[in-house]
Amino acid sequence: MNEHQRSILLHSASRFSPPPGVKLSYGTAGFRADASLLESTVFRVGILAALRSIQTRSVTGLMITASHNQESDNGVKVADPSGGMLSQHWEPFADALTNAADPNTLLQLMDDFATKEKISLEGAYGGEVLLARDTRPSGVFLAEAAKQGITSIMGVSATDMGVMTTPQLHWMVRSRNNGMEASEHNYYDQLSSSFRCLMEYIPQGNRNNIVNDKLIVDGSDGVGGEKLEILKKMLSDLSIDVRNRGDGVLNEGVGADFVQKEKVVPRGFGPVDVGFRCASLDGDADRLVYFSIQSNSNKIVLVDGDKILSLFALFIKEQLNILTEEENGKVNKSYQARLGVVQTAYANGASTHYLKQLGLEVVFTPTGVKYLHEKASEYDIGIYFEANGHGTILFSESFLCWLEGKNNELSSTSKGSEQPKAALRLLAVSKLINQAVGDSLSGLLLVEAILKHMGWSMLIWNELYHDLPSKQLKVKVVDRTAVSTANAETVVVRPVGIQDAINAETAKYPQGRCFIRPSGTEDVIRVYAEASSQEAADSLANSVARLVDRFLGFNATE
Ligand SMILES: CC(=O)N[C@H]1[C@@H](OP(=O)(O)O)O[C@H](CO)[C@@H](O)[C@@H]1O
Ligand SMILES: [Mg+2]
Repeated sequence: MNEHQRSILLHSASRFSPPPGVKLSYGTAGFRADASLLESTVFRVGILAALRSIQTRSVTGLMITASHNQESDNGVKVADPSGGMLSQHWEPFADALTNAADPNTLLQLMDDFATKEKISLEGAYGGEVLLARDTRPSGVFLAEAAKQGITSIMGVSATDMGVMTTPQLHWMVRSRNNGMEASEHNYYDQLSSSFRCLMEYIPQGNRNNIVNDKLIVDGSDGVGGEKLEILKKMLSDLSIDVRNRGDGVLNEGVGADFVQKEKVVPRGFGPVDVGFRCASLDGDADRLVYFSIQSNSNKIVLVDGDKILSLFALFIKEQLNILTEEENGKVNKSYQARLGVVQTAYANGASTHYLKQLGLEVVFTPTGVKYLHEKASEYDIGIYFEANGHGTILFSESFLCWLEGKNNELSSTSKGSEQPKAALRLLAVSKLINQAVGDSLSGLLLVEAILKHMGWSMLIWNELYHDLPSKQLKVKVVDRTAVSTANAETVVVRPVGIQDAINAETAKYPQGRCFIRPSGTEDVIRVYAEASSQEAADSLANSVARLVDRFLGFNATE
């Protein structure tokens, strides 16, 4: 890098020193920590996002959020030009950059990386980074640090989008790089118009048969609630009551993570809401779960990411079947769309069984949306969801191109029949559902549209299959990196012996399934168990947690 660039960087980096003794790692969700520890990290991630913009000659994104974590935490992650997560081969550089002890080490790292990755630091290319944050108060000073980092790279500008949901920022990055308009208004416009299109093609018989049709949404006291308020004004076919819009403490007793893990009624909901369809977003609105409240109790019936996935898969398959149905007595063989479903080991076994029964191809990846997203993108239509409610549907360019053509052809030859409607519905889904990342707002609109299309209440939806009882536990160990896994995290390969012990324990339980893995976001080993009754699932999880403690705990004996 030239002297001018060097002096700019040395000057700005000297104002953001990393806190001593803190080592951070770019995990599945970027960097996360107590907000007070993050200023220098966010500054440096600003530099990284700028370098990525220069290298790819595209717009990149920087999001400041700690999602469902407590309000005092914060975090930072980068959106790649595709709108997806930062390319995995940049993660080690992110780690090295944030942990560099002083400005000179930082510059050396940048020099080495820029040479290796052929990134020009001469300011010739005008890069741009879109910057956004969630509603955490600490986001304000962290966004300043990010701007300083971005603009300390010559030729790169920071465009502050203000408070956004994580998926909105990813959507904007993707849209900008596709040469489309990418304002917040454009986002709402795309979602609401594609939703209206789906409503227009609802089968006649199902139009008015849902009673009590109000949806109540828990906004987790984060950014999602206020954004949904704006969106809902653009929709006439939906009655939505948004609660927890930001008056209470973010994520405290509210939100998708709380509802999914605790399975109890979130704050702001009560007995008067029994019988209504309810949904919960997480703090940065990239997760969505549905639930209903059981009468006379604070328990909920959870409709999780697996069931949202199943609803989407069923609908997409139905539309594809219509499109490829017999035409004039012969099967339409013009295009065999590859439809794939991607899950993780946390998917309830009953959901996997259901999806396979539908004849769908189901594949597994390790935990973390970057893995699911990557796998889903290999299909013409790839649907992925984590059980916790993060997921989306990806459409390949070639399939969309075929669909456009088919739509044009059908609109002249088969007017009024179901086939052109199926093509239009699929095109609308591809515009409604966020192609960059899982998005609770677009996911919610698609769930609502499909329920209306099917003429289903939430009760009917929930009956698609019955979840197997499951239990999740976390165990603190001396060193969680001592555990390594294979086969999409379903088998432990290290430490030797523990998998045999888990197998022996699991075999004692009818329909038993159990796995352990090191968390990518917390310093724990997670245990997941499933069995034919809740008692059995609890007992299996507890036994395996004891095994983890015996092999890896603070008093490990083996
Ligand atoms: C069991 C579970 O819910 N794990 C979550 C959690 O990852 P862990 O690696 O399990 O800590 O946070 C990730 C990021 O939000 C999310 O992708 C993942 O599903
Ligand atoms: Mg989130």
